Order: sequence, then C-alpha cells, then structure tokens
Amino acid sequence: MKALSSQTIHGACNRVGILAWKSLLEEVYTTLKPGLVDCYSNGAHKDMNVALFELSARVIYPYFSRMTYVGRVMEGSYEEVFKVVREWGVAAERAMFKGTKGVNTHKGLIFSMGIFCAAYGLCRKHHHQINLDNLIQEQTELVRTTLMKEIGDIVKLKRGLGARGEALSGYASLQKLGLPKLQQGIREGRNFNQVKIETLFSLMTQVEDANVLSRTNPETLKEMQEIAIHFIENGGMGQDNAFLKLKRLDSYFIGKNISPGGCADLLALTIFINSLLGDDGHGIQ
Ligand SMILES: CC(C)(COP(=O)(O)OP(=O)(O)OC[C@H]1O[C@@H](n2cnc3c(N)ncnc32)[C@H](O[C@H]2O[C@H](COP(=O)(O)OP(=O)(O)OP(=O)(O)O)[C@@H](O)[C@H]2O)[C@@H]1O)[C@@H](O)C(=O)NCCC(=O)NCCS
Ligand SMILES: Nc1ncnc2[nH]cnc12
Repeated sequence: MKALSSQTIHGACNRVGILAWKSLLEEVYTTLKPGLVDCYSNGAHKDMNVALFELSARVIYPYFSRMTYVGRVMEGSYEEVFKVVREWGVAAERAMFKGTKGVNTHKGLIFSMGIFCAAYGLCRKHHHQINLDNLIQEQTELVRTTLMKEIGDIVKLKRGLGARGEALSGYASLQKLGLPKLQQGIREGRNFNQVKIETLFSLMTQVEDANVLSRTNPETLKEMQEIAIHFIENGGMGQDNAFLKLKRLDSYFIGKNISPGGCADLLALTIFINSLLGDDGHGIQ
C-alpha cells in the first residue's frame, strides 16, 4: 500500500476536527432540551447561552484535529499516546476557559470527544476498515490502563464514575441507546431536530450523569431517568403536545436545578460518531 503524504494526513485530521465542531453545534441547536441551553431557553444555567456555546465550539475544534493527528501518527504504547492526547485536552480546556471567561461549556466534551478523535486516528493507522467495533476497540485500549488507575481513587472517594466511567465502559450508553436511536431516525427520514431530542431522552433513561449528581442527588437522577423513560414510552416526539410537554419539563428541571450536561455531551458524541462512520458505516476518507 502506498504511504500517505503528510499533507493528506493533515487534511484528513482537519476534516475530523470540522465534524467535531459541527456535532457540537448540532447538539446546542437541538431544541427543546429540558434543563439545557438551546434556542428556547438557557435551561438551568445562569452563565451560559447558545452564543457562548458557539464561541466555545469555535475555540476548541482545532484541538480535536490535533488529537486525531496524535492518534494517527504517534508511535508508542496506548498509555503514552493517551498522555499526549490529554496534554492537548488540557490546552483545549485552557483555551475554552479563556474564551468563555471562566465558564465550563465543554470541559466534559473535550475529554470524551478528544478520546474518540484519537481513537479514530489509531483506527486509521491499525485497521483497513473503519467501523464501530474497531473504533470502540481502539477507544477502550487507549484509555484502559490510565483510567483504571484514576477510577481506583474515585471509588475510594465514593463518587460517581462520570465521564471516565463512560469511557471505560466503551461508551455503552452511546452504543446501546444513542447511536441506534439516531440511526433509526435518520433511516426513517424523520425531522432531524426531533430525532436528536429522542436520542437525548434515550441517553437520559440510563446514563449516570455526573452533572445531575453534582447539582442535585441520586434520587433526583433516578427521577430524571424515570421522566425520560416515561417520555419515550409515551411515543417520544410522536405523542400529542410533545413540545408543550418539553416546555413543562424545562420549567420543572430549572426549578430543581437539573441539567443533564453529561447526556448533552453524549448526544454531541453520538452525532459525531455517526458522521465519522459515514453513510456506508465505514468511515469518511
Ligand atoms: C476527566 C475529566 C472530564 C474530569 O472529570 P471530573 O472527575 O472532574 O468530572 P466528571 O464528574 O466525570 O464530569 C466531567 C464532565 O463530564 C460531563 N459528564 C458528566 N457525566 C457524564 C457522563 N456520564 N458521560 C459523559 N460525560 C459526562 C459533564 O460535563 C457537562 O457539564 C458541564 C457543565 O456543567 P455546569 O454544572 O454548568 O458547570 P460546572 O462548572 O460543572 O458547575 P457550576 O459551577 O456552573 O455549577 C459541561 O462541561 C458539560 O460538558 C461533567 O461536568 C476532565 O476534566 C479531565 O481529566 N480533564 C483534563 C483534560 C483532559 O484529560 N482532557 C482529555 C482530552 S482526551
Ligand atoms: N446544551 C448544553 N447545555 C448545558 N450544558 C451542556 N453541556 C453540553 N451541552 C450543553
């Protein structure tokens, strides 16, 4: 096989960064998302709005190209590659906080999306074909050793496993809930905004959202999951007055300070993975 030029590799990594950017925008524009920032309200957030998310996405997306590049070209163990990817992640976080003047818009997302960008680079290096299985295989190899050590400390502190737990599980909720829901909706040619809302709700049924936990308590997380199950079982966006119900839920979540920010991150990630896999499921070129 002919070796690819450095320019070709850079171009491909830049395309991945742009897909990441688009996915962040697709997430924040999805309306109506109870408790979250969208085009209807700022949810349970006093210091964020859509414009701030747009700015944050614009500032951080070049870092996703770099993280993809590290996965694509760096020689070394998975642990060593992940260490460098995280250094870029820390730089992205710094740029985000500078841009947003200290507001945490995308911290969790930098972590999760950075991991997938690097995993995509690794996949391009190690596999002839890109598909969900080998993407997840590279993703879990990338994080396992490092995060297992960190999780040990978190378990001692008796905190939820949050974004790290999701990464160690191979993004089980994205694989089992988010992606199938999104892909089914796209296959059926349904309204994309509504498909994204249902994808978010599917994630909310099961994800242990550390953002909800840190703002409220385990009982409220359970209550949010039950609300999401109820919404899906009643027909999702197909039920009568679906948007009115979402508006009521938004007010309820605001009242209880519930923000499913972890699920919002996973929605963006689901959109991103779907676009990375491309129409034939075998990856963009
Ligand atoms: C590994 C880190 C992400 C640190 O993790 P940490 O232990 O600090 O926190 P987690 O509890 O794991 O959550 C971190 C953020 O991840 C999002 N999240 C929560 N649950 C999940 C989940 N189950 N799956 C995936 N992602 C999850 C969530 O982010 C969203 O919420 C944020 C906004 O919240 P908000 O309450 O408004 O703002 P705060 O500032 O938190 O509070 P207020 O003061 O306003 O009240 C927003 O960021 C959303 O994206 C969690 O917040 C990571 O920090 C780390 O290691 N960083 C170093 C850099 C690095 O390694 N980068 C790697 C690149 S590969
Ligand atoms: N739309 C959104 N609103 C609040 N927090 C988020 N974290 C990621 N996306 C978010």
